[in-house]
Amino acid sequence: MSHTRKPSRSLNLAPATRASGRIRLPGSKSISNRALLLAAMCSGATTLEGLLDSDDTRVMIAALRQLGVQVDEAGEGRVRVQGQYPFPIKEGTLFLGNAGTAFRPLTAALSLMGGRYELSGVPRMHERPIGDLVDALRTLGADIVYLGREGYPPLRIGALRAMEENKNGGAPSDRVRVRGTVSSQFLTALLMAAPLHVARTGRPLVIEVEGDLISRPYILITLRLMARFGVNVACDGDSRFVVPADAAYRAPGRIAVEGDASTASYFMALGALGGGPVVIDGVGQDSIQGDVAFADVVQAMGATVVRRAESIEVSGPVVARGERLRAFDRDFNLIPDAAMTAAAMAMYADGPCTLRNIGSWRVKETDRIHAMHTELEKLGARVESGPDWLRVHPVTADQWRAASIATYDDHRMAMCFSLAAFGPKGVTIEDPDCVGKTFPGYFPAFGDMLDGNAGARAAPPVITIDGPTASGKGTIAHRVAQALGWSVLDSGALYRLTALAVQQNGTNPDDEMAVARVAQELDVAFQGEQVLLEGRDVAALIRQEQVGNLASRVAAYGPVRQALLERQRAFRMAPGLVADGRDMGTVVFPDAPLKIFLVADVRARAERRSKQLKEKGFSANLADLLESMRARDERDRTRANAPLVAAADARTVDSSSLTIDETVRVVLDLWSSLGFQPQE
Ligand SMILES: O=C(O)C1=C[C@@H](OP(=O)(O)O)[C@@H](O)[C@H](O)C1
Ligand SMILES: C=C(OP(=O)(O)O)C(=O)O
Repeated sequence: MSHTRKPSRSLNLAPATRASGRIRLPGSKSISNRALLLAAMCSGATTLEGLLDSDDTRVMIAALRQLGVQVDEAGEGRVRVQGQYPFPIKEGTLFLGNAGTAFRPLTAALSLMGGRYELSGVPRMHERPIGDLVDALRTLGADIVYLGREGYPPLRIGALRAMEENKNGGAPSDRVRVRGTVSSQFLTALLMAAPLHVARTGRPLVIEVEGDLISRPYILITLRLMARFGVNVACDGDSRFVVPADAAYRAPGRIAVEGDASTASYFMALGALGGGPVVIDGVGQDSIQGDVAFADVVQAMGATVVRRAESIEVSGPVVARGERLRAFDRDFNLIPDAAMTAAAMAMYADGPCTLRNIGSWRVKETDRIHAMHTELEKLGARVESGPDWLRVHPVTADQWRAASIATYDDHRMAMCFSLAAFGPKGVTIEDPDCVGKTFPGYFPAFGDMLDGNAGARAAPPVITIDGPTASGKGTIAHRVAQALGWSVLDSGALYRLTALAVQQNGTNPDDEMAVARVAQELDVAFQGEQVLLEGRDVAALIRQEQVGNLASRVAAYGPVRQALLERQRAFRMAPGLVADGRDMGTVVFPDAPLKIFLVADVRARAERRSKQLKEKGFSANLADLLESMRARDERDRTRANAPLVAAADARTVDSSSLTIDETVRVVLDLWSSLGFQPQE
């Protein structure tokens, strides 16, 4: 393992619309590292199943091996630890990366076991406080020296002082106080190492917590696991713990590690933002991890959550279509890790979201309040923050900015900001490999969930242009397609062709099923400017006003729309398609990365149509056109089946006072702002 990880590449995530699927979570980091250390400190062998394989567990395993503990990996998360207390190797220099769950508990265990060690980590680990734990351990006779800044790693651990040398008058301390306000890991570390102390004293050890204990559910994980290894701690609320005089770890034989509940939060968010259902296997209502409570957060935000013993299923709105989550104002002290996921989800809420009591964020992998604040702003969010709180204002469709997100070597920053893919611009994640701290396979797993989007990325891109009659859709679509070298679908032509065929073969236009059959059997081909119906060019004929009016009538028939749906989708071909019509963005290509809703006022449109008809040699009366256009607008807007509406994620472009060139430019600029690479 290298001690300094060089920031890798960056990862571009295209805009995503829907997420669904199933994930088996990697093992819990908190449980894995506790179980490894407890298994190492007991007598006998323990088989751990479902152990997390990530940077944080790698540093723990490497350290234990360095200390002479036998750790055998059988693959697929199965690890056998041959417990050995005290550890056979009494000297060493251990590198513990940025793993709080390795650094703090190993500091306690090694300083109460006897031996001389140096413990260090990545530069950020040397900025994460450990003074409260060191103070507590010193009262128990530990010899710990700061090698750098007072109160922070790196540390030198010296030989444990003999009991009679103890500061408090010779007697070994039976009582220790530890501050709980900076990190619960200090208390966890003391609790796990306590049996080493009572083995020396032969008397119970009382641990008292000073100040309000933060991140309390992690203490529960510690106590539950200690109990599995045969040590039952009596507690008095969360301020006083008594480790019995006979406390000694015994190998439980086998421990199944649950999936990681903090990792589950990203997938809960996916279900809540991308429709779902997302089924998360590995944690459920039987979990011992506090972060499962994130299910309550997504539920309060409007998601539907199904809780099972060992799985959670989340469905929710589709935010890419403009649907919103409910805003929150919450205390996140109990779930500081999953809380970051809520901060990212806040971008899609219906009001400002406030996260309170998250002061511990300042001393984690990075200053997470600062990092979240800075990076959310890059995406266009308005953010406020204070010493222990953060407020995120939702990002409206027009505020979103394409951004490259710095991740500060913080796995959770990278995972949280992947959720920005549900915005209209996509997002770039810098140094995505930092997710290796807890979930090296995060991004492939994330990508697998994006059904619609994965499909959209694999399929050629589509720009949809919907809007009322004569808004210039056809012309703009052709010009945009030409500029991009793409093909074009004039979906209106299919309805006009249906109408023309109905007219020509005498089908009753009021008989929906008969008209649908005509649509289904339509023998059409588009060749350049030519539109061939049964081999005859009818391009001019289908532009006639009566054909248009009949087209509008038959287009309101559900069975007709259904008959033409797959025919329209078949036009999606590489390198791309510009599709114009009325329901291209809402029904036919809902996953299109760019949806335009092209409007113009009715007079401008009537004038354009009159000019168009005259150029083609047809007579045209402006007043009549205006009237029929108004009637048609009304019909289109109010019809029961596929009424003319803009997709929630469409961009409205008003062309009333724009030239054709200007309108084309607007569309092309919107396309290039999405940052898509040209397809092969
Ligand atoms: O004990 C644990 O496993 C953890 C405790 C929490 O830290 P704090 O107690 O420092 O908040 C949490 O953020 C961390 O990821 C894991
Ligand atoms: C705070 C975290 O890690 P650590 O275990 O290093 O404290 C975390 O995973 O979010």
